[in-house]
Amino acid sequence: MTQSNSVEQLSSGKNQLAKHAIHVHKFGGSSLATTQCIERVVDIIRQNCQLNDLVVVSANGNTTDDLFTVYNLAIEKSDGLLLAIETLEKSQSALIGELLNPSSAARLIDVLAEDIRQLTAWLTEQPSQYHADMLAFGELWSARLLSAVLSEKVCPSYAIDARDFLVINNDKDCAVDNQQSSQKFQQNLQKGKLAVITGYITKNAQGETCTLGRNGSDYSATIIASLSGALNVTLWTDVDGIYSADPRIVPLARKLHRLPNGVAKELGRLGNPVLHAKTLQPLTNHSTHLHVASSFDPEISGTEIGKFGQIAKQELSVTSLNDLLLVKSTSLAGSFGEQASNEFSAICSDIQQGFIVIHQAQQKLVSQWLASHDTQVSFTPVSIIAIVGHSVVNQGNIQARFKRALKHTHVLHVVNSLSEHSIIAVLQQSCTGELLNNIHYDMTKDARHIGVVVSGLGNIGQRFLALLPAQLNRISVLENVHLVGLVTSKKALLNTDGIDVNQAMSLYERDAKPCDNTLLMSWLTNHPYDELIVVDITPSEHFSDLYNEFFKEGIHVIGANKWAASASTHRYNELVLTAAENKSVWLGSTTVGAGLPINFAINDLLKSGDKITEISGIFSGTLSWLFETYDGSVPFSTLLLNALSQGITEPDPREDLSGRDVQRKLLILARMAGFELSLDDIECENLVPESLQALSTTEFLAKSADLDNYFAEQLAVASAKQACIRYIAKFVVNEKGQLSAKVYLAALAKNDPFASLTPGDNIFLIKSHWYQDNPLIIRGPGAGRDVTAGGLHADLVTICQQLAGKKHQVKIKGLN
Ligand SMILES: Nc1ncnc2c1ncn2[C@@H]1O[C@H](COP(=O)(O)OP(=O)(O)O)[C@@H](O)[C@H]1O
Ligand SMILES: N[C@@H](CC(=O)OP(=O)(O)O)C(=O)O
Repeated sequence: MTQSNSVEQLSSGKNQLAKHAIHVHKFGGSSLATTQCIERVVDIIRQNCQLNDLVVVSANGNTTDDLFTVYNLAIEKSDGLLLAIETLEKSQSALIGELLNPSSAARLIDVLAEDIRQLTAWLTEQPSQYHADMLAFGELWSARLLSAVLSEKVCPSYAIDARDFLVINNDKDCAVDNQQSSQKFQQNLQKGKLAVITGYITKNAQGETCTLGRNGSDYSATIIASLSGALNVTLWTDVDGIYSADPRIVPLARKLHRLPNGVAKELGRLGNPVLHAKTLQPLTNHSTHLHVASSFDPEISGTEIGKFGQIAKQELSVTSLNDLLLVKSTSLAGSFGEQASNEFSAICSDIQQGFIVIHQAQQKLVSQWLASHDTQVSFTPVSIIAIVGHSVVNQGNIQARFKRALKHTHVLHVVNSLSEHSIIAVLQQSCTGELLNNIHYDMTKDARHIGVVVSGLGNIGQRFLALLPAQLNRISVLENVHLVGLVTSKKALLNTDGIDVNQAMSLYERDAKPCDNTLLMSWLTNHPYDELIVVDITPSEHFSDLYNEFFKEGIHVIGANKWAASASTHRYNELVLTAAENKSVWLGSTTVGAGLPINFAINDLLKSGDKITEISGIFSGTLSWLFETYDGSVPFSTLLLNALSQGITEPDPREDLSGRDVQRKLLILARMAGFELSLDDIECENLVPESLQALSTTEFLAKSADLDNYFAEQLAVASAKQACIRYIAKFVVNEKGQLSAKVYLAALAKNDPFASLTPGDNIFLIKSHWYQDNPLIIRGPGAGRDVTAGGLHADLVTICQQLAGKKHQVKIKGLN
């Protein structure tokens, strides 16, 4: 892309966010570690930024660690100092050389050389005086390089040294002097250019360089968001979100799609590296959205931090910190302990027992502070492991589970945090990876949030919803199932925070908004659940067209809808393949026989190695009712109109009489039994004479007496042979494995199993190698709201059981 094109793109609004408010994008060191990483970042900016957005950067890769190393070598007056500085310079100039054209590269390398001279001078003369100044080079180099690359490849850009505007009024608390900073910030902005701002560094009121602490660039990003009134902050890192534990140590960590503000704050406070302890502070009075995403996989939706409802509040995390100190003294009991805890932002404290837990690096300061009050202070090296989640302190079951999980660990104290969002166990030994894994497993093994979207709110849909509250209460595998969507062909009620199952229909009536498939798909593709299930209770072919999209997104489908399962062979195979590739589960046991366990029977036979050779039966409740009832005493059409008035037939009874529905059901069963065929392979006897086929429904109903002679004749011929007439479906496989299938009106002996059903019932007869002479028969009601809704619930339980064993794939650069 040429520069002018890119600028045009950025300013003309072709990129995704061009029309939106200011967005702050913070790229962490891991996202800027190598040439390739930086190129990826440039792409993200090209795709997502507008010119008035703000980019905040950390030092490239481990540059800050390297600067710390260099500093320590200087303090130790080590011989390795100059070599270490040279290595640092080389890695920076390599990035410059690889990313920029020769003239810009030469310019930046000159500036770098000047910085290195300055750095060397500081480190060889008085390193401790310039500690923060020298650490600042990491961010400075990074911002300079990225803005130069952007200027060359995307749009005009410039680097801002945050020390030129960001003033903190207290070195220890890093509280921002908003008035000064905001004014200076505006003065530093240049119109028509994309600003790349250094994270991590600031200055104090005396004009001295200060840092915001390790991982402090996140805090810089939210300060800058607050100064600029940005509505969005994205923290781009190397992991696609915040996980329930450090995914490098806990492979089963779960992604937290939505993290309530208070919980995020607590996680940052307790050492989560993705969130600096103060990151959320500047956003308290703003409606800014904070989002964590992976620069290695920008398409994957990450973690959103904000205000959420009940579902997000149920998530638990486990976090740990080593290298802490338990400070104990009698004077730390009572209000003095409280004061100490505030002064040193203690990890936790107990003012009854008189202790606080602090970082080891704080020992000297704490000793000095306590010296005037105490003679008897003890410092014990400790670590912590904590359960973090919304208001966990108030949840007795979580407290109890945590204590049970810790029963083999030597715990000194268990403390509730003041925020109430964490329970902290203080340990004498270090917290090992094994302990973290074990506790995480015990605390989160049942956590899997499953969203359910119900599409189709007709008779059966409403019955399904009516049964839902009781099902959720009594079936343990449905514990974390949440109703999150109610969809009809015109409107939808979609709520990521969940829809109260006890008032589902009235909430739908009140709050549903117009919705088309595009809108629905965009909501469904960004859902925040571990799993999402769409329950399709529509008769709509149009809705079934979305199945492939659902499967591509890993969404599961329970379909009562017959369209997809009886689609063309090509389409059906495509759906099965897409579902398999994306680990989507597709169940449709109610497409045939409603709640009858015909699908279970077929699956069980196949699973156990049997081969099905024939399936036949009466698959239509309507046709079952009509022919079980029709004895010639009243004309067939009278019976048909009677059935129509009772709702036994479709509004246009020709849909039943055409045999198409039965043909589709036979196709579905044959596919379930492992055969590849299409609808056209099934011969279908249409019971509607051609002369009535093209009429409107009203015309057809008016002329329905034209059907009477045909059925009277068929019945008379059958009766003469002591037989009866039934509309049956049948496929048979011959010895060569060839399948023949048809649906038709048959004359059956009166003792045939199909001849004496309760009107409306279905019957399925299966022959297999094991059920050769005495076939397996399943019969019972094959339609109706209760049995169909029940069958859909059976599918829901089956899916949730299957999903219970599914493992998550942590997306982290370097791990996978
Ligand atoms: N609970 C957690 N969720 C996500 N990532 C975590 C968690 N705990 C630790 N990490 C690790 O934190 C790293 C990101 O932190 P950091 O190195 O500071 O990123 P950046 O350089 O982008 O600022 C990830 O690589 C991840 O492995
Ligand atoms: N470079 C600093 C500041 C920072 O925030 O880095 P990162 O975004 O890579 O965590 C550090 O390493 O602490």
